[in-house]
Amino acid sequence: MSELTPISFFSRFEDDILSGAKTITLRDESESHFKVGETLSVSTFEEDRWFCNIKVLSVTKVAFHHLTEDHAEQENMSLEFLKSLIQEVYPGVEELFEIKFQLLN
Ligand SMILES: CC(=O)Nc1ccn([C@H]2C[C@H](O)[C@@H](CO)O2)c(=O)n1
Repeated sequence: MSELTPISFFSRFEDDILSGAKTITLRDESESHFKVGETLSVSTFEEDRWFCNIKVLSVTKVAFHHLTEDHAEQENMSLEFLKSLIQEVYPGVEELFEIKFQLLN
């Protein structure tokens, strides 16, 4: 049996992912290796607790200064909050990767 590729999310986003409210994540280059069609095993960052699998729909490069309300809507947060969150998680990083995903189970 093949192992699924792992990805983690902060546990505060678990409910949004499971409800389908959050359908993208923005990551830095170190997490840009995911392939379209690949199934990812999703765990919480804090506890490494599995909570769902997701399928990668697209991986698209996006500059921090090109983030829009459309990205924020798909993250289920305001653009202002999204930008401050990214600056907190990835200080000084301009090149981001939008990973669009579909909840599987
Ligand atoms: C280890 C690590 O970096 N984990 C991350 C990074 C990002 N996210 C979320 C936060 C925002 O919703 C988007 C944009 O960065 O992705 C995360 O849950 N865990």
